[in-house]
Amino acid sequence: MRVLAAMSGGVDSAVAAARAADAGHDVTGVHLALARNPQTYRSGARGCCTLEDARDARRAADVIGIPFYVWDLADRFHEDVVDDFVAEYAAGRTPNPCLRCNEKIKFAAVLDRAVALGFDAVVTGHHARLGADGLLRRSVDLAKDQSYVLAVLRRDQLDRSIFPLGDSTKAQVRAEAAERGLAVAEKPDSHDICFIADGDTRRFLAERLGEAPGDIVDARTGAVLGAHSGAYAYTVGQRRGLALREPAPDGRPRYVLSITPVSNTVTVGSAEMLDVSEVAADRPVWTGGPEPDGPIECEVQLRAHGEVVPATVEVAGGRMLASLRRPARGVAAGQALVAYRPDPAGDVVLGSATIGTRD
Ligand SMILES: Nc1ncnc2c1ncn2[C@@H]1O[C@H](COP(=O)(O)OP(=O)(O)OP(=O)(O)O)[C@@H](O)[C@H]1O
Repeated sequence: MRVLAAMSGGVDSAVAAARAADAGHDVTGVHLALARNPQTYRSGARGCCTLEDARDARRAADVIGIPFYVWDLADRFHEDVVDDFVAEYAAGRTPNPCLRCNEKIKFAAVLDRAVALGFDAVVTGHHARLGADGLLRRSVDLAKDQSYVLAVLRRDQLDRSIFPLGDSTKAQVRAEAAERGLAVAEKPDSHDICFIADGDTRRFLAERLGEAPGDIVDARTGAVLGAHSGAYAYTVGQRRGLALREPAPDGRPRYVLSITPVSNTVTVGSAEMLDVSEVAADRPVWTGGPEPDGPIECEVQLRAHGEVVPATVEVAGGRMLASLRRPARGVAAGQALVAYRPDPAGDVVLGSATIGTRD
């Protein structure tokens, strides 16, 4: 097959491209320039999208012996991922930009362009398994598993994707990179959000959304317990940094329960009030077989690296509904609800949907 390997400049995508070439594919490497000004993105070796990353990707392509290009998708990335990230926070939700980037950039804009150029598939260094059965499964390296952020992909997107790393641990990938003479073998993993240079999400949002003072209100009594300077700075489940003026009426710690943009309030309550047993999610995508026509038993994950909870899941009326067998805490609108079928050969992604409603 003619395949396009998305090369971030990191170790995973370098090994993924090399394995695709070993498997006999005709591989072309592409680095995506996602920053309008690459100098402002993470510097050093911590994330993607710096000029250094583009250079690392090019060097890896040279070692593997494949052609290499840089595609400038900065404007698309800003519109579809960065602007959406800011808008989602402004609307009181907690988005996952990696998931959005997979849905709109890597397996949409990039894949579309690749197909238009005559490529059959896109290869990435994501840690997930996608075998001949077409099912997306967790990586063998559960600590690195990225099936959660890939669960938004539709069948047609998965059918044109190749994830060569799913059967390897990160340690094996690094060792292989060293054996192959790839200079990125010891490059540190990327962390946090690639477009927030210093990792300070609050500051990033404050610069774009400005100050918007409002009340912090107790859910049970309605008492105003404090003030905030922008509701976007809070996340469901958050306890620290609330700086309440008044102690809660019962003297117990308070957690963020919800953010209401219309009234610009942050509502807080006790820990038990964070417990959720029913989760409704929009825009369902089902790829783990035919969409079920009734409730099914499976497991759900409600945030990246979050715990897995047994649940009954149903897709009805354009939504996915999950009844959890035990309550989950800190379920935030904007995150993905991902349904998995437990399987000894790697838990299978059944489907996903976005928690909470879009106004
Ligand atoms: N700027 C980019 N250009 C091309 N491909 C990219 C870029 N950023 C990410 N990717 C692709 O998406 C995959 C997952 O991205 P993620 O940011 O999670 O990388 P990672 O796990 O740190 O992997 P890597 O070690 O390859 O950077 C990468 O392995 C790569 O295939």
